[in-house]
This record gives sequence, structure tokens and C-alpha cells, in this order.
Amino acid sequence: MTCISFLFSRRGKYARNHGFDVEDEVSGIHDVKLYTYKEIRIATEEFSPANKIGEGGFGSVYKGRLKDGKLAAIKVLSAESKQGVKEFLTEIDVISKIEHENLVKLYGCCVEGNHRILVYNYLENNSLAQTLLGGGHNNSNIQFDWRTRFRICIGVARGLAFLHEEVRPYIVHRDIKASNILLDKDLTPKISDFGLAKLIPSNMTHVSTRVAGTIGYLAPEYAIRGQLTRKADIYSFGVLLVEIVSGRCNTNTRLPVEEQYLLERTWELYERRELVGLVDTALNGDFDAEEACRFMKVGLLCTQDAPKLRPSMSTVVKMLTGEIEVYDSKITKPGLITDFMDLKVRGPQKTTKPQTKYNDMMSSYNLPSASDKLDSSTLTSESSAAATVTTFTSPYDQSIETKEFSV
Ligand SMILES: Nc1ncnc2c1ncn2[C@@H]1O[C@H](COP(=O)(O)OP(=O)(O)OP(=O)(O)O)[C@@H](O)[C@H]1O
Repeated sequence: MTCISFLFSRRGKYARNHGFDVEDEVSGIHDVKLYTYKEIRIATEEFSPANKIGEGGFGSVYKGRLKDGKLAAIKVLSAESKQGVKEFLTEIDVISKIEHENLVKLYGCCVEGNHRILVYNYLENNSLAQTLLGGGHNNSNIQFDWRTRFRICIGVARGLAFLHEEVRPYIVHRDIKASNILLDKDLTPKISDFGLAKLIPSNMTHVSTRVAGTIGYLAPEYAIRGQLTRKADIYSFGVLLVEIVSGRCNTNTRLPVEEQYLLERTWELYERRELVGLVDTALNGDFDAEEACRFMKVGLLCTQDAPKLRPSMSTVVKMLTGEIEVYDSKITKPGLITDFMDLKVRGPQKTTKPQTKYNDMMSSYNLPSASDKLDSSTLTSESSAAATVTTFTSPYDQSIETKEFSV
């Protein structure tokens, strides 16, 4: 663990000097295998387009076969981004030291000249965003029956409980979402993409940080004040849980207005005691209704407005498996970022219509599905007197940076 703090303090120095001595930094990490660029070129057949399996905020991802015969997913950091170098180091730092059935495994990396490459265990069945939530636009023939979804939800919950409660310093992932849950050949879920993760010493209640994450999964208190605790991941997990049970993305502007925001819809149906109506129709009624409704109630608990009302991940695991009961009396309206936008936008301007700004923002992002990329690069929303400047920046994804607050 000393290795981690050593690494971070050195990183600060390099950052101030406008550069990262990446090779130097990587050599400070002992548990990671270093691949040569030649090995990577051979594994990916010279980065053949036929082997390209994805594109993320980080750069391109290729499938490759390593010298020892193992299949690997090879993430090539695009050359331009400084931000990417930081994330590259974070990712190595965080996952080279931990191992769990529900976390993606890093085999090693390549840092030669300008090349920054991460090498992972190859996972055969893509991400939940591309398969379960792919809306028929995917090549997957996976049948997400109720048992499979049950196992996936519990697997992700266990992976997160491990990060939050079993490693020291504990880790907040910060970007739990459907595209970061990969599935292996047995459909065991693996949490991936640790580029935004934060290591939080146990004597600190939270860290204040620039907000980064994905719209639709962000806990309101984190989006508003930038206060990061494990509860922000738990909120994102709650959103993901409801997505898995319902088979719907958290935001879908193609649906009728009252159904566009999944969490709002979940709360509405919960209040009407009609939660079962939200379960994915693709299951053709073949599911355990008691379990499915319990899962959605846990989703509501995880997304409660007050972070302290959200259960810890180990409690979530027990609620999902039925070891701990989920009491209706504990469930109140979830924290919705739509409400936060109302509040902020209304401010002293009493005439501003509730939700207008948020809806405008969402439609200008044109978010039909969680896996879609943005094409607008920056959108700024300013509420007049409060001098609140919320900048939504997205070179590649739906990331939010909140620059200033006055709540
Ligand atoms: N270990 C892996 N095994 C198989 N496929 C992978 C693996 N890692 C990534 N991929 C594929 O590459 C795609 C891009 O992954 P990456 O983590 O770079 O970006 P992302 O999570 O989709 O988006 P973002 O970086 O914007 O959050 C994934 O959606 C997945 O299809």
C-alpha cells in the first residue's frame, strides 16, 4: 500500500511539471507484467482492424493472442490525451494489486516510447450495455433469463463490496455503469475500467474531487458538491440494478415523456405498487416476481437522496440474496438529478419552469441509450444569481465536470 501513496505523490510532482514520466512511474509498481511493443504488435496482428473489438474514452481495444497462448483484450491509449495518461496510471495502480472473481484481470501493460497499452483478460461476452441494453443492435444471442440476471446483479454487488470493504485503502470506482460491466464466457460479470477510481484512506469520510462519471448514474450529492464517498458508487449500482431487471437504459428519450427516466418511473410504479410492471417484457413473464421486485426496491434504497440512507454494498449483497429483508418503511423517494437541476435552475428566478433545463440538456445530449456516445463537446448551463457554473464536458463520453457550487 505504501507503493500506492508513493506513486501518487510522485505523480503530483510530474503533473506540476507538465508531464508524466510514465515509464518511471510504472517501474514503481511491482505486480505488473511489462510487455514489449513487439509482443503487442504480434498479438494483435499489427493492430489489424479485424481484431478491433471496441473504442472507449481511453482509445481503441483489440483482441489479441499473447505469446503464452492466452487471449487478451488490448487497450491502446490514444496518444493525445494527458488525462488519459493519468487514467492509465490509475488503472494500473488500482487493479494490479487486487484480484476478485467479479473484477476484470489486468495481465500487464506496455510502456515503450510513446506507447501506453493495457493488457487484460479477454472476456467473451462483451458488456451489459452492448448485450442486455443493446436494444437489438448487437450481435449477441445471449438469453438474459431471470437466473442469469440474478447472478449478474449479485456478482457486480460482490465485486463492488470487495472494492469498498475488503481492500485497504478502499476503492471508489466512480464509473459504475452498464458499459463497464463485462461478461465472460459463463456470463460471470466483471467490473472494468478503473481509470477514474479513487483510493480513499479509511480515516477520511470523503474526498472532494472534480466530478467525473456518467450522466444518469451520478449520485446527486456527488454531482452537486463533488463529495466522493462509496455511497456515490452505491447510487450508480442502484441505477444499474434497475436497468438489469427492466432491460432498459436509465434514460431513453424515445419513450413517452413519463417513462424517459428509469429511476423516476421506478419510484412512480413503486408508489402505485405496480413495480412488477417494470420487469423486462423480454422475460415473457418467466421470472420470480418476488425477487424481481425485491431487486428494484434495493435499487431504490441504493439511490436514496441522503447518502446515509443507502445501504453498504455488503448489506446490498445480503438483501439481494434474501439474507436481509428489505423493508418498505425504509424506502423514500430516490435522489434524482432532475430535482437537483430544478432547484439550481429555479434559484431566484421564480419564473423558470421546473425540469426544462434538465430536459433541454438531456435532449441536446440526445441520449437514446446509455452506450451511445456524445457528439457535442461542451454544454454550459448557468443559473444567474447563484453564480453556479456547471459544465458538462464530453470529448468521448457523458462525463460531467462541475466547476463551482453555491448551494
Ligand atoms: N477485457 C475485455 N474483454 C473483452 N472486451 C473488452 C474488454 N475490455 C474492453 N472491451 C471492449 O472494448 C469496449 C471499450 O472498452 P473501454 O473500457 O475502453 O470503454 P467503455 O467503457 O466502453 O467506454 P468509456 O471509456 O467511455 O467508459 C468495451 O465496451 C468492450 O466491448
